[in-house]
Amino acid sequence: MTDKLKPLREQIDSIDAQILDLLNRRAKVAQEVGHVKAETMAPVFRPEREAQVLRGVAERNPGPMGDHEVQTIFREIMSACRSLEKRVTVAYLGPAGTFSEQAVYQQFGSAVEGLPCASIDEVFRATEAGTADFGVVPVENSSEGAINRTLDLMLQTSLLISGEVSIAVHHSLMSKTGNMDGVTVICAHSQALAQCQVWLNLNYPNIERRAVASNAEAARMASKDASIAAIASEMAGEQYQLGVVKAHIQDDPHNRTRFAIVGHLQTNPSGQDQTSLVLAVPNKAGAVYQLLAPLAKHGVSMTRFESRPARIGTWEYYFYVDIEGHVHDAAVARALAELQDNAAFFKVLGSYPLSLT
Ligand SMILES: C=C(O[C@@H]1C=C(C(=O)O)C=C[C@H]1O)C(=O)O
Repeated sequence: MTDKLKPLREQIDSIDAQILDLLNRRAKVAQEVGHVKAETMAPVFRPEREAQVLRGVAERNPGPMGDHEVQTIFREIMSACRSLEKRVTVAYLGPAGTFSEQAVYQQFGSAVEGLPCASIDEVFRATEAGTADFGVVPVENSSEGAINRTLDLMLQTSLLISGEVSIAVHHSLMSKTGNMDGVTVICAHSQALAQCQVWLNLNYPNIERRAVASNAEAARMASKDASIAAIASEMAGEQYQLGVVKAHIQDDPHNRTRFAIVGHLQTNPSGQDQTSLVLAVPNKAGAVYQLLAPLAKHGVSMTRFESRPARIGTWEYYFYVDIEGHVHDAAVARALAELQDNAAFFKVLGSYPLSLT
């Protein structure tokens, strides 16, 4: 057995030496890129370029490694290379251990400075003020719908969306002891309580449910008090050394949350992009139909249409619309120019690469 392993391990050692050499050669080139960018004050993080690199490695991947695994490794390689240019700071809805933090790492890799914030408002403020280079905010959940606070803040902010990330959201019920003995209250963010309500009604109909600022905060509270159980990610549970009472209790097994990356950056086309808009129309018959007609005319596909009541009385609703393509694509530019003519309110939230998942 050891005789057979020895030459194979020698092969791995020799390949590792080559990988290490190649990684450092790549890192040196990235450092040079950093110097060129510094001279021209160009942005360090280029989401369209990173998206192209990740799509490229998956397309060229001969296996046996899976495309997702190859992309995960290259995401980390780029993160490490980028951090030699500058370590990017990213604000997110904290504390550490939230799905928002997971979204930060999924987009930027682990060589990033996370800045946990107490609210979605603070994520926008920190990014607008330049305390963080980017912010990561939840946009919608597959079972609960839009995150209204994010949509409202998108309307006012000067920031642009430069990317999106989708995360599988699995909730677990956890406590200090790993069982429910003596537990009198279950704490979680209101969204998580809503996403687990059928399971909770069936299994713990008589235990009080309490909404708190975040699931991670619930986990922190449970770690201090045996009468509190928390619903949170297992990542948050591990951080606060909680025992799992029951894993994956969310009502929808395919539960996902989509996050937007916001910042000051105007992202260039990557070849597979999406554009987010906010629109409003005068309150008259057929206005929404007329508003969207230019999209069909120029062959631009709409992938999302969401409405929010306007709270200023001038128009009835704001429409949050996602379309395929980048504002620099000719067809998109023509459609938007016409669309803007018919709109009572028109704002481009950003064009950015389609997320990988
Ligand atoms: C090296 C660059 O800077 C960053 C790092 C990248 C990489 O390691 O491949 C790609 C894009 C940028 O976010 C670049 O812009 O090419």
